[in-house]
Amino acid sequence: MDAQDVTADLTEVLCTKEEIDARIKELAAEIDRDYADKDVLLVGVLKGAVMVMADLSRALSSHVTMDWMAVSSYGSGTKSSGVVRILKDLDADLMNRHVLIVEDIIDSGLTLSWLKSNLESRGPASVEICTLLRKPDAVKVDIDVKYVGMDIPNKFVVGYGLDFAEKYRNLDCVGILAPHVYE
Ligand SMILES: O=P(O)(O)OC[C@H]1O[C@H](OP(=O)(O)OP(=O)(O)O)[C@H](O)[C@@H]1O
Ligand code: HPA
Ligand SMILES: [Mg+2]
Repeated sequence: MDAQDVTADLTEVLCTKEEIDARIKELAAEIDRDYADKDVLLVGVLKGAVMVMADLSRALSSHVTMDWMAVSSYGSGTKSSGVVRILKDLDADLMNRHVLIVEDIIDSGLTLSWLKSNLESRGPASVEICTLLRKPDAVKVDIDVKYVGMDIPNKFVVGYGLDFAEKYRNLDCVGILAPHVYE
């Protein structure tokens, strides 16, 4: 089966490949402008942020370094457990660095709220967040996010890095997962 045929499991495509590409280019232009005189360390949050990191980093014109952290709060379900676990820590020392966390989605906000304070405790010069997607109606914590690609409805979505039980990450669009797939 062709990988992209799994769009049959979506009730709606929220962001097409073209829309994602265009928005990522706009975010990259903003980031280039804001960090024009600074060295930025992009911190990608595995595994969901892999696609955003790959496309955003290549859309930037400034030199950046990249590091990765793996945290998990969802396991194999569609609801955050609220408990964030570090599965893989950063290799980089954050002391005096300008850190930009790159994420695929802010849903409850629990992952990023926890991660931002965790990274802030390591002595960086600054910590900001860039997320492709945000669900304003699902956010449970107050969290300051500098770069947001798109606000989306409070529905479980997949594609472009986002999974359900590790599937659908390789879709080139973001869509709402049909409830029959997980109910
Ligand atoms: O705002 P929240 O409710 O905390 O949800 C957002 C987080 O959940 C997902 O990761 P997950 O823990 O499923 O791991 P994954 O990136 O490997 O899919 C997603 O990639 C974000 O990191
Ligand atoms: O809507 C979502 N889809 C996939 N993974 C997620 N992690 C948090 N929210 C979501
Ligand atoms: Mg996930």
